[in-house]
Parts: sequence; C-alpha cells; structure tokens
Amino acid sequence: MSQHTFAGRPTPITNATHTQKPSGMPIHKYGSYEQVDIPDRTWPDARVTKAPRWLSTDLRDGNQSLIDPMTPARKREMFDLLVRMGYKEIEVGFPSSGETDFAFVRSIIEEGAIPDDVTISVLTQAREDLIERTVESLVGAKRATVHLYNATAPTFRRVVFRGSKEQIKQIAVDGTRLVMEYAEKLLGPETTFGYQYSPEIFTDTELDFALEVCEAVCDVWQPAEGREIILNLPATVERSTPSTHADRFEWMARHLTRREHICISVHPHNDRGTAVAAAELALMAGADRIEGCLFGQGERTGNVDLITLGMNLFSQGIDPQIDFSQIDEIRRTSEYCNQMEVHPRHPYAGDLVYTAFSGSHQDAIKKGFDAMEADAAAAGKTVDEIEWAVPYLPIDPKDVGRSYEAVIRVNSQSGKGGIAYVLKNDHKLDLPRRMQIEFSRIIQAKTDTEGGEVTPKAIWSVFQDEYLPNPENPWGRIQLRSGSTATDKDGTDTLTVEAVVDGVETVLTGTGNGPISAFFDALAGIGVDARLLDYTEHTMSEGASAVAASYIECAIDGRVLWGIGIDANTTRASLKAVISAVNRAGR
Ligand SMILES: CC(=O)SCCNC(=O)CCNC(=O)[C@H](O)C(C)(C)COP(=O)(O)OP(=O)(O)OC[C@H]1O[C@@H](n2cnc3c(N)ncnc32)[C@H](O)[C@@H]1OP(=O)(O)O
Ligand SMILES: CC(C)C(=O)C(=O)O
Ligand SMILES: [Mg+2]
Repeated sequence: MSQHTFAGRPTPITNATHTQKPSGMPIHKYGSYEQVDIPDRTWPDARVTKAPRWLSTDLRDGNQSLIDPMTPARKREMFDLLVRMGYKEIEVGFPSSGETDFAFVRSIIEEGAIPDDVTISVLTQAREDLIERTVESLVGAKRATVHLYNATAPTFRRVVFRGSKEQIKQIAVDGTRLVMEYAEKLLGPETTFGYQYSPEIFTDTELDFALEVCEAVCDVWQPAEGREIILNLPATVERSTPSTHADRFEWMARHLTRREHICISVHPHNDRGTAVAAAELALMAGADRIEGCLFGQGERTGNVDLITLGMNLFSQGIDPQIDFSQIDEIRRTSEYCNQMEVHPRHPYAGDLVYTAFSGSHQDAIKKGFDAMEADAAAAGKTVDEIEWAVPYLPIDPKDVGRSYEAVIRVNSQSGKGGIAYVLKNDHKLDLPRRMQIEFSRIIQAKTDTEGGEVTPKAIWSVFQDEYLPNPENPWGRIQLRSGSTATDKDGTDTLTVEAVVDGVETVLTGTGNGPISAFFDALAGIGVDARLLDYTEHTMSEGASAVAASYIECAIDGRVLWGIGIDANTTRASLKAVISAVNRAGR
C-alpha cells in the first residue's frame, strides 16, 4: 500500500519529536515491587464461573476509616441492608475497641437481628485481654467467627513489634490458641464457631514467611473435615500490579498444606486504584472468598468495592448471589450510614453512569434500543428475554432499578440521536431522520447561546413552540378549525378547510389527487407556494382511540421545512402538519 505523506506541509508528529519531559519528582525514594518466581503460573487461563464467598467489612474496616464512625442506629441500618442484599458473612466490628462496637454486637445478637444463615465476624489484635473481650461479645450468637490479625511484613516487624520473625510467628500462634481457649470457655453449644487469621500486609511479607506463619496457625487450629480455617491474605496497602497480586495467591494456594480445609480469602485495598482487578485476578488464581465494602469504603482509598465486583459478575451472566436490583436504595443507605457521597461516576451506581450526553453515544444507544426491539420482535420474544446489546450501556439500567429517563441527556455535545430519543421515549414521536437534523439544529442554537443541559421538559417546550400550535403562545398565519374532503368518481379530492388566516375566519378550497395535494392547491389561493417532498406517519397509541403523528417535509417559497400534526384523524393530522410547516416558513 502506498503511504500518504503531507508533501512537506504540515509536519507529521512522530514518536521521536514528542515533547514529554522528565518531571523532576523524587522517584529515587521508591523501589520497584518484588516479582514472584512462578513461570508456570496458571491463573491467566483460568475463568471465574461462579460467585466467590463474600464478606462485607463495612461495619469494621469501612467504619474504622470514617471521620464520624457510625452511630449504633447507622450501624444497624447498614447491617440490615447487608442482610437484605444477601451477604452471609458480615464483619460487624472490633468489639474490644470500646463500648460502642461491643454493645452493637450484643444488640444484634440479643435482638435476634441475625438470620440463622448469616455468620457474623469480629476482629481482634492478638492480645489476650482483647481476645477475651472479643469472644465475650459473641455469647449466644448462632454462627460467629473470630478474626485475628498481626502484621508479618518486615517494616512492621522492625518498626511496630520490634521483634524477630520467630517472635512475630509466636504472636499469631499464641493468639490462635487464646481464641480457641476463650471460645471453649465462653461460648455454648448453640454457637457454630469459625476462625480466621490474617497476616497483615501479606502483600509486603516474604512469601515463604507468610506461608510459615499460616502453617503454624493451622497447626494450632487443626483444619480438617468440618473444621475450616479462613486464611485472609490482605493487600493492606496496595503496592503491586494485580498480576503480581495474583501470582502471590497462586503461589500460596500451591504451597499451603491442608488446602482443601482452608478458605483462601482476598482483602484488597485500593491504593493504586486497582483493587477490583486485584480481587478478580486473585479469584482466577485460586482464592475462594473476597472481603470488601459497599462502594469501596474503607481506610485511605478504601477496601475493594463489593458493588463493582458483584455487578461485574452479573454483567458476564454469572449470578453474584447478592441482590443489586435496587441500587439507588443501596446507595442512599450507604450514604446515610457513612455520611459520604457516592461519586456520580461510580461504576454501576453513580448518577451519571447510564447517561450519555455526547452525540455519537446517543446515536448508538438509540439505534441499540431500536435494534433490541426489532430483534425481540423477530424472535417472538420480549426485549427482556434476549441478550442485552446496547452500545455504551454495559448492562440494562432497569436491572438495577433505574429508568431509561436519564439514559440520554442533552447539552452542547449532543446530536440529533439524543434529542430524537427523548421525543420518542417521552412523547412517542418517532421523527424522520431529516426532521431530527432540523430540530437538533434548533436545540443546538439554544445550547450554544445558553450553555448547560437542556432538560427533556425544555426540549418538549421548544418542540411544541416550533412545530405544534403552542397553547401558551399561539403564533403563525394559519390556525385550522375544521376540514372535510369529498372524492368524485374519477378519484379527485375536493378539500374544504375552515381556518383562521391572518386573524380572519376563512374558508379555503382546493382539489388534488389526495387531501394533502388538495390542501396545497387551497394554500396557493392565499399566496403560499408549497410543494410536498416527503411524508410519513405513525400511530402514537394503540386501540380505538389511537392518535396519529404525521410528518411533512415541504418546499415553501424556496425553503425546505418540516411540519408535524397530531390528531386522532389521520387526514386532520396531515393538514395540521402542512400548516405547521407553512407557519414556520413565515415565522
Ligand atoms: C489493617 C487494619 O485495618 S487492622 C485493624 C485496625 N483497627 C483498629 O485498630 C480499630 C480498633 N482499635 C482500637 O480501638 C485500639 O487499637 C484498641 C482499643 C484495640 C487497642 O488500643 P491500645 O491498647 O491503645 O493499643 P494500640 O491500638 O495503640 O496498639 C498498639 C500496641 O498494640 C500492638 N499491636 C498492634 N497490632 C497488634 C496485633 N494485631 N496483635 C498484637 N499486638 C498488636 C502494637 O505493637 C502496640 O504495642 P506496644 O504498645 O507494645 O508498642
Ligand atoms: C485486619 C486486616 C485484615 C486488614 O484490614 C488489612 O490488613 O487491611
Ligand atoms: Mg483492611
């Protein structure tokens, strides 16, 4: 193929002439993240085919990061929401942190707020007094898990615990033993009891040491048939790519003994903004369970977002086993409990995430909706029964309780498709393509002068004023009163129209081979030179009281203009359409 050149002008931009420069920022302060030596990794070929086990830590990791931690009422509201959504593992607090969390755990147990199939979980440091208080909070619970953590990463060993690897491992081992002892001492047979251990900042801990600590903890807990242990491997601070995170999970899953009795859990934070990807790749690498928060609440940049993860599965045809069908109620409750707003662009839940402002998006969406209807009709099915395929909309907004109203919003970036969509969706008017172009220029002139968004109400008001007799502000040379046609035996129509012309009651008559041509003939009598270019009509409603919309494109005194008429009688609708175009020509 011959290469096109600009023949010397203008000068093409090339990679060699790009102008990016070193930033001068202190990159010397940061090292690169260590890779995992696992050349035969299998996770890139794995497919996720079912939902993982989920744990919501909104009431613990989420809550501990809030400016104002939740009040008991807010905690309860969040707990009830999580239960309604279908979460079966819920971390409900850090009971040894103080009276608020302890009392909350007691309240949901004593008030019977925990369904029998929901397991609550509580977090504790590996300190005896804290462990005792933690287990005490669970007395009477039907299903409960104690979650114990201690940091294992080198900086923490050196800076926080000031201890050797052996001493750090011992903290985990002693903590596990103490949890077992206090559970035996304080909890009755009514409680089904589970245990979870987290080597904090797993992702900064040497892999062989993380494994050594986890194995030592398992030696104490003795996982076996009917006695699982949850090993939660947190990315307490996210520092690696999701692929390296996945490598670490594959490595652990391969090396842990008693793997079949271990639930491997992921706990990503979002410091690099890739927590969702990290969780998904860890699942591919063998993890069984994900811990996170609704809308990615949590320390700093947050825990991984459970809404996005669940909806990502849904959008691939995999049941997340969580009910997101009322996303706005979930969002409102989360905003109330956390006192923090969900971003308008938040995946699946933000105000703007199913909205297109730009012309080419709107055009494709409108065509997508039309194609869905046509495909469903051809298959003899409803639109809800066929596979979703609307450009720019990853899911059907209706599936999360949204209406189609906000899908298309109009501003200066919008084109004819969006405006046509609003008129079709809200007013059942299916404008012909050239009329869409004509009307979109009128709206564009408005957005260019006024800026901002044009609401569907404003679009309708401009449309009414432009094309339909506007009851609030009537204008134009001609207002139709009534009309009748008679057809003689050789097929010629004679039309008689009573109308107000230039403010005077007038009777117009004309003949032609149909009512429209007869009307043009009649209009010639009052000096209007009009010629029909195109005509379409459609019904706007079904049944005996159906209303028709007629669209007429005319050449009037050398200008091409569209008109529209709406009436229960199709002839009247077309006469109104001609008047609409003629009035516009004189405006
Ligand atoms: C990554 C995470 O999200 S971990 C969860 C973090 N969440 C929370 O901390 C919320 C609730 N926490 C609290 O309210 C308080 O920390 C309390 C009440 C539990 C404890 O408070 P304090 O007794 O004042 O201790 P503080 O929290 O300052 O902990 C520091 C001490 O605990 C030790 N420690 C910290 N974590 C652990 C652990 N997981 N296991 C054992 N010891 C630990 C530290 O080394 C330090 O010991 P030192 O005093 O000998 O140096
Ligand atoms: C307590 C642990 C699991 C934690 O929240 C973290 O490491 O991020
Ligand atoms: Mg965390």
